[in-house]
Formats: sequence, C-alpha cells, structure tokens
Amino acid sequence: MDDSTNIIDIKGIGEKTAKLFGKLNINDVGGLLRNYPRDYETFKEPVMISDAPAGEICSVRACLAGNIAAKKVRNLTILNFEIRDAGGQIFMTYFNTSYVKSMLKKGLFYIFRGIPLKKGGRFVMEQAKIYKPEEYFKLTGVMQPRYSLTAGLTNNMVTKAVKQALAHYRFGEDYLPEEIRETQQLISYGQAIEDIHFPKDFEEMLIARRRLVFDEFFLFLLALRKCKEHNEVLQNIYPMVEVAETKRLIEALPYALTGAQKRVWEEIRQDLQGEKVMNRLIQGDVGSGKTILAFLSLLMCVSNGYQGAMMAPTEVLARQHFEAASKLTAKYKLPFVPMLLTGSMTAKEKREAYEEIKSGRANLVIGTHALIQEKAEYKNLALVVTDEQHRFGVRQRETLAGKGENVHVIVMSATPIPRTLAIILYGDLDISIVDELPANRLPIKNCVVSTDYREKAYRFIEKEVQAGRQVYVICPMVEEGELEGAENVISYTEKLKSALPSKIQTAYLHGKMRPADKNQVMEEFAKRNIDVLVSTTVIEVGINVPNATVMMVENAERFGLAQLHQLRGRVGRGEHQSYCIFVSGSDKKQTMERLDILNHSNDGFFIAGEDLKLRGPGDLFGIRQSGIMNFKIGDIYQDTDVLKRAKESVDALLLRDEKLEEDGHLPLKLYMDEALNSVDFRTI
Ligand SMILES: Nc1ncnc2c1ncn2[C@@H]1O[C@H](COP(=O)(O)OP(=O)(O)OP(=O)(O)O)[C@@H](O)[C@H]1O
Repeated sequence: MDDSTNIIDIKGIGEKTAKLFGKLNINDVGGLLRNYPRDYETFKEPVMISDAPAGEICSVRACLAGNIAAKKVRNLTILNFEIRDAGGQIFMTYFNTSYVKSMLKKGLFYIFRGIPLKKGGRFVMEQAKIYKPEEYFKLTGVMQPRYSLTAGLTNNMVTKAVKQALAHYRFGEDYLPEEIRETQQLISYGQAIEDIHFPKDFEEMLIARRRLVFDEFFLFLLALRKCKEHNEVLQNIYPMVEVAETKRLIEALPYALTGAQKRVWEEIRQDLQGEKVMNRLIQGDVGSGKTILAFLSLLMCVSNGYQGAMMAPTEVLARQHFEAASKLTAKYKLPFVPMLLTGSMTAKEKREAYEEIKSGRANLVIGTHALIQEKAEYKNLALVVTDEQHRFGVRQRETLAGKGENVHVIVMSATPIPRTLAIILYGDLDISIVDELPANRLPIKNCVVSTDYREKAYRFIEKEVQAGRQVYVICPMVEEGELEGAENVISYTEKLKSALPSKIQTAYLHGKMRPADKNQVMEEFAKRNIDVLVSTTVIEVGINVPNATVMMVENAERFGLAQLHQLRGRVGRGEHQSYCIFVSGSDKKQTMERLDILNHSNDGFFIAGEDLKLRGPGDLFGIRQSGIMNFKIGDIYQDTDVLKRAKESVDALLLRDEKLEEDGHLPLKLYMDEALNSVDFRTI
C-alpha cells in the first residue's frame, strides 16, 4: 500500500464511505495519511463534580437525578435535567438531541464529558458527550486524534481507516537528505506520520509535528527558489504607459488615497512601465484599502488595451469584487467590461463567458481559481491580481503561461506577518506594504467576555440592528460534534433566533453549503435583507460590508490572534463606530491574557508580533492554527523557528548542490518533481 492506493482499497471502506472521504478531498491513502488530526482528545479519569474545573473540558461520573424536562422554543427542542454524584450536581442542557432521553436510565452511572460553566451561581453543562463507563475507560490514557469531519463520517471511522492504512503502508526511502535530518534532529518521515496520528503522549506528537512542519516549509521554500529563478528571466512584453483613466478615477473617489496607498500605487505604476515582469506582493492590514489599488492596476492594464484578471479565494468574494468593479465602471464610466467566471456557473454560462473572454470583449475577468484552471482562453492577458491563498508557484505559473505569456502578477495579502517572515515566505516577490488605515476610520471597540455575557451581547446586537446596522457572529464549527465543546453555526443560529425579536432577520453561512446558497446569503446580507449573519470563518477573507458594525466571535480561545484580527477586520470598514465581542469558553489566565492583546490594539502587525512572543514551542492551539497561506500543518506564527531552520537548510543544500545531482539528493529531486506536477501545491 502506498500514497496512490485508492481509499476504497482500505479494509472496511465501501463506496458510500469513500464518497464521504471524497467530500474532504481524501481519495487515496496519501491524502488520508496527510489529513492530519486537527486536535487531540485526552480522556482523563473522571473527577468528582465538586472538583470539576469551570471552563475546561472534563469528565464526571454521575447518574440522573430526577426527570428529563423537555420544552419547545420555535423549532428548537431543549432538554434540561440534573445529574448527581456524591460531591454535588450539574444542570444539563441539550438542544435538538433526542437520543439523550432514550439513553439515560435512572439509577445507572454514566460518564458525562463537556465544559462545566458557572451560570447564575450553579454549574451547567451544554451538549455534553455521554458514555457508558465501560466504553469510556477504553479511551483513557492515550491521545485520541480528532479529525475534520463531514456529515455521516464519524471520527471513529476516520481513526479506523488511518489505523488500517498504517498497518499496510510501505514507506519508501526518506526524501529528506540524511545530513539535514541529522543537523535539524528530525525523525524519519514514516515515524512522523505514524506518531502524528497516534502519539503516545504530547511530547511524541510535538516531535512528529516538527518533522512534518519542517517538510512543508522546506518543500515550499525549495519550490519558491525555483519560482524566483523562473521569474527573474521574464521580460515585460506588455509595456504600459500612464493613462488618464487612473488619474480621473483617483480624483473621483469619495475619499483621498492614504499616503501608503499612493506610495504603493507609484511602485505598481513603475513596474508596469518597466523592463521586467511585475511580481509584487501588496501586504496590508485588513481594511487598509488594498482592493482599490488592484482596480487601479487593472484599469491601467485595460486602458493600455490588454486584458486583466482578478482571482479571489471564494466565490462569495469573487462576486463581491465583480459587483464592486461593475459599480465603479458604471459610476465613473470606466473602460472595464467585467466578466464573472466561477466554478458554480452552468455550462452554458461558462461557454458564453469563454467566448467573451477569448474575443477580448471582456477585458476584466473576475473569479475563483477557476479562471486560470478552466478552459478559458484569453486574447491578451497581461495582469493577474490574486491573493495569498492562490499565489502562483511553479505549477500555477505554467497554467498561467497557457493563458498569457509573461503575465504581470500582484498577490494581495492581509496577513500581517512581520517583515522578516515576509521576506522568507514571499522570496519570489517584491514587497509593498500598505501600513496605514484610512483617516476616517474609528478604532474598533473590543471586549473579551465569558459565556455569561451572552444575554447582554444579544441585547446590544438588538440595539445595533434597530439602529440600522448589521452583525456577524462567528462559530468554529458548522455542525454539532465536529469539535468537542465548541459552538456550531447551525444550532447556534436556532438559539440566537429564539433570543432575538422575530423581526430581526438571522441567517447562517458556512463553507459546506452549495456555492449558490452561499452567494445568495451574502447577497441578501449585502442588500441588508439579513441583519445578523452567523458564520464559520469562511467570511474571514476580504468580505466588505461597511454597514456591519458588530463582530461577535464564539470560542475565541480556539483561534490564533492573527485570525481573530482578520475576523475583526470584517467590521470597522465604514464611518459607523464598530464593536468586537470575543466570547471565551475558557477563563484560563493565559487565554484571557492572550485575548487581551486584541483589546489594546487594532494594528495587525503589532498583534502578529505579540502573538509570536506569547507562543512557546510547546504552546499548541490545536494542531494547526491559521488557514493562512494554505499550509496543511505549519503555522507561520507558531512555527517561526522551524520556518527559519527550513530556510537555512534550503540555502545550504542549494549552495552545495544546486541541481540536486548528488546521489543522496536524488530521492528529494524525484519527490520535488513529482510533487510539483501532481499535488495541487496552491502555495507552491
Ligand atoms: N483611502 C481610503 N479612505 C477611506 N476609505 C477607503 C480608503 N481606501 C479604501 N477605503 C474603503 O475602505 C473599505 C475597505 O477597503 P478594502 O476592501 O480595499 O480593504 P482591504 O485592504 O482589501 O481589506 P481586506 O484585506 O479586509 O479585504 C472599502 O469600503 C473601501 O471603499
């Protein structure tokens, strides 16, 4: 059994389960083994109720004390009952969880596992997991992996599949050269894969994780070097001249460009008129005004008679950019002919779009990754604006080259990474920083609260909506059960509807919805037909609704500061005062201290720096923290030291053997060639 073995060839996996794995983009054994746990659960010995730590996951051994009361609120069935042990009692609450009633028998002991919270002077637990004692004690003593799931696929099914795969997997020769493994004190790839799924303890998991994070950064940086060599020789075959349209647009805007925007715009103009192809990163804090710079660049391109394209990581954002470009075109009579191209369009719509693009009539193509992958052909594509999720690497460049020779590229990034990291991670690009927020911005007012505060928060939300504003509420999970003790969008939306007046329109959005449904919800929100949008972090990147002034983040302790800052950046984008409420499910001192940084700063670069300082090597907020830059397991904030060591190793390796021709480097060369041609290395 090896990476290419089809998932259905694993014992115990049939057609139906293989389809469920397919939903998680896991189709072969390689994908299954590289689908790293998102977290681990350690099932500790149950404690007495009187010793249960408030705000932290724990297990208690108790029995039903009295009857299970059920009440219906709109389409929500709420169960309430009490459990007792010799040391005290806890009041239990379940939402839409019918099995509980049939499961619990009076007089029998069960293990209840969840997060006890103090509410109104008594201990409460919501949605606790229930185990029979004999089941529970089988799980204690080892770290149980927790995987990302999808409806119908349980954690148990994934765990069993990984166990089966490992039992029959044949690891080939380790592609990482021996001298690097020794210098960096890294375990073998095979050992790392085994231990990342089933570590005997936290220490062993960290050692395994370090090898896998090193590999991810090492391969990324090695490929980056290939990009840099590739880019350096590209001549500018689309010379451009200054055009009146851009000057006219800048003067017509309802605001003056900030000094930083003016500086970056000058750098872009120089590039587009220069000898070499532009490969430029525009890095700026959330809400700093990067999008208008993209439009100005595309306007210069189009006004010089060429075509431009703008890629977004999600359909929702692509539509937002398309609407914005269409509005700008109509309002300021610009020479854009915008065309939207996304994966969820019908075949007929795509055919028509391809025709418009190929003929050159559509001179501004906006879409998701589809616009460089699908069959779209361009007449004279000269500039692509993309984002850090899709930045071009060796493979994407080849795809892109098929769309247009020596295309100018702008990568937009809202990731406030310190310059030292940016130089490493964007080594193939020139870097422009938009380090200034528009003058009219009111600093966002923040507060970090416990779950007790929810009722007050809902009253505040009600007041803001009555004043004509809109609200985001973020939950880490889509549906019940994905992550122990975390809020999920679907049941939270029901709870919120019952807590707010019925005239307030509340809806939810998450990444597993059909694209058409997601677009519909975002359009309704942008048109103010939805007042409160409950979402997962899928809205994190780029969504711009200036009328939204409240961002409430549930389980804030489960997010990195950089990600919380990105989420906060979805508000404070207009002239109204905005607010951010971080609800922490844990009142641990360290958690509150970390979240408190957000209370004292709205500057993404400062926050990222503080986040780095706060995190020690063993300080793991879940196996990987931020979806930033699409790394599967590496986190550029918590693994900065590994990133720097990977960079040193790449530099030393290429200094000694630039073409990887030495015998000991052949497995790496083969792996790199294969990886760059087969795996969709979005960031490579
Ligand atoms: N110089 C400026 N003065 C005032 N408002 C501005 C300025 N530049 C942009 N804006 C407005 O600020 C809002 C945010 O701008 P934009 O969406 O470009 O930010 P961004 O940097 O792309 O943020 P994100 O990274 O979150 O997408 C928009 O409504 C835009 O019209």
